[in-house]
Amino acid sequence: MALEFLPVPLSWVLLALLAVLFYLYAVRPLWVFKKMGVPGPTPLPLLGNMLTIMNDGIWNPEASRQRVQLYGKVYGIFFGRSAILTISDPEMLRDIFVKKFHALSNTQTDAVTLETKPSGRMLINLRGEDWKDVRSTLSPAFSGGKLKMMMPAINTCADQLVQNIAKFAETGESFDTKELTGAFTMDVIARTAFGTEIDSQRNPQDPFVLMGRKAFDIKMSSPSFLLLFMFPSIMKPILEWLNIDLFPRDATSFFYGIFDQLIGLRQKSDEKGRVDFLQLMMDAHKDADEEEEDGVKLHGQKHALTRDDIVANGFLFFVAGYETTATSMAFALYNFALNQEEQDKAREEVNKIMENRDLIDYEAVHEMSYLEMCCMETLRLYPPIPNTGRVASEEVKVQWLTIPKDMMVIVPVIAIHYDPERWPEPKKFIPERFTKEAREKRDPYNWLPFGAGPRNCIGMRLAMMELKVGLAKILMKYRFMTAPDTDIPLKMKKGNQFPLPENGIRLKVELINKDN
Ligand code: HEM
Repeated sequence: MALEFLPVPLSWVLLALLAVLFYLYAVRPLWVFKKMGVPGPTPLPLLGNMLTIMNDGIWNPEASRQRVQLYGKVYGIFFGRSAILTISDPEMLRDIFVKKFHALSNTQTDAVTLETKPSGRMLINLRGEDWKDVRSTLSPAFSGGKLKMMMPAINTCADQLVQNIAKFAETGESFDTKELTGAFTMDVIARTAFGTEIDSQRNPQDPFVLMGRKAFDIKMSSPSFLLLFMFPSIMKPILEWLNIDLFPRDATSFFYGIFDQLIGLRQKSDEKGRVDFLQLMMDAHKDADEEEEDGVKLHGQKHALTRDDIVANGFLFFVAGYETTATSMAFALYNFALNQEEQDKAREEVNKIMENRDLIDYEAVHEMSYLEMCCMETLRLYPPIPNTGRVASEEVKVQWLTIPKDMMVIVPVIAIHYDPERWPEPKKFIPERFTKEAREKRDPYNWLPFGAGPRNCIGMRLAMMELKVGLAKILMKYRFMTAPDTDIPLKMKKGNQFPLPENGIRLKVELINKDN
C-alpha cells in the first residue's frame, strides 16, 4: 500500500521508523563508553556483553583477570542495555568506597530496583536517605556488645556441628563438606536472626531448612532477571505490579509468614532478655547515637522500623548470612585439608587458647589470630561475592574519570584477589599474607570479600566470629584430609553468583581427640 502523498510505500516508511527506534533504544546507549574514552569488549544490541559474561561464568577468577589484562583497570561492559563501569584501580577504589561516598552510596540503579512489598525495604534494595536511616537503625544490632551476647548460641551450634562430624569419622568415607557447614550456618542464623532452634543436620526435611536453601536459588540466568536487565522500563512496572521479585516466591512467603507470626507473638508477650536480630530490630529505635563506619558519618535518622522493614531485613540477614558463611567455612576446611602444616598450626593455637576455657568466648575468638589469618586467606581465594557495586546518584569525578549520573560501577573483587602484582603467587594458600605487619603495609582495598566503606557488609563481624568458633571446635577434635574423590583444583559451576564447586567439596575426616 502507498499513501498518495508519499513517494515510497508506507511499509518502507514504517520499516525505516522501526530501524530508527531500534537504533535509539538498542544501539545508541552502547556508545556511552566510547564517548567517555573507556575501553571494553564490543557489545551486541539489546544483549550487550551478556552472552560472554554468562558463558565465562560469574565466579571465574581467570576470566575476570583476563578482562582486566585486556582492557585495563578501568573498562566498560554492557549487561543488556545497562552500562557497567568496571574499576580495579586502587586510588579510584578509595574514592568510590569512601571519599566520594556521598555520590556513590547506592548499590543498584533505580531502573532495576524492584519496589515489591516487603523486599523493597531490604537494606540491599534501599537507596539514598532511606538506606542511611535503616542502616543507622540496624547497625547497633551488630555491635561488639550484642555479638558478645550471641556467643553462647553460636557455641551451642558449633557443638552440634562437631557431633555431626562423628559419623563421617567412624566410616572414614568422604562427604560433601558444604552440607555440614551449611547446616551449621543455618542453625546459627536461625538462632541469631529469629531466636529459633532448628537442627538442620538431623532434620534436613524441616520446612525451615528446605525453604532456607530454596531462598538462595536466585540464578543470574533466570528469565525475570535477564528481561529486567534487557527491558527495565517495561519489566520493572510489570514485576512490581505482580509483586514478583528475584527470590523464589514460596521461600519469601514462608519466611515472611514466620517473621510476621514471631513479631505478633513477641508483641503480646513480655519476655525479656532475648538477643536475636528480630528482637534487636523491634527494639532498635530505642538505641540512640549516630553510627560512624569506616570514618564516614552516616547521618541517618534513627527511627522505629516498620513491620515491613523488620520482616524484609530479617529475611535478608538470613539470605545474606547463610550461604556466604557456609561456603567460606567449607573452603577453609578444603584449604586445611590441602595444607596440613597450616592446619596443625591453627590447631595448636586454638588448643593453647582453650586450655583453661570451656566456652569459646568473645575474647578467645580475638586471640585466635592465626586462625583469623587462615580465614582471611580463604576469603581472598574464594570470595563468596565475586563483584560488588555502586551506582552514581549524581555526576561524580573519580580521579580522571567523570562518571555520569545513574551509571553502575562494579568492583571486580575476584580479579583484585587474583592480581599477581597485589598478591604474588595468587593461587597459593599463604595465611602469612595476613600477619599484622603485612596488613598494615598493604592497601586495604586489595582485600574486599566484605566490600568496603560505609556500605560494607553489616554482618562482617558476625561472619568472622561464626567461622572462627566453628573451625576452632572442629580443629580441637578432628583432622580434615583430602580423599580420592576430592577435586584439586575445584571446578566451579557456571552461572551462579556464589562459588559452587561442581562436585561439592568432598573431604574425609579423622578423630584426633575424643575428649574435646
Ligand atoms: C563470609 C560471610 C559474608 C561475606 C563474604 C559477605 C559479603 C558481603 C558483601 C561483599 C557485601 C556488599 C558490601 C559492599 O558492597 O561494600 C555484603 C553486604 C551485606 N551483607 Fe554480608 N557477607 C557475609 C556475611 C553476612 C552475614 C552473616 C550477614 C547478616 C547476618 C550479612 C548481611 C549483609 C547485609 C545486610 C548487606 C547489605 C549491606 C547494605 O547494603 O548496607 N552478611 N556482604
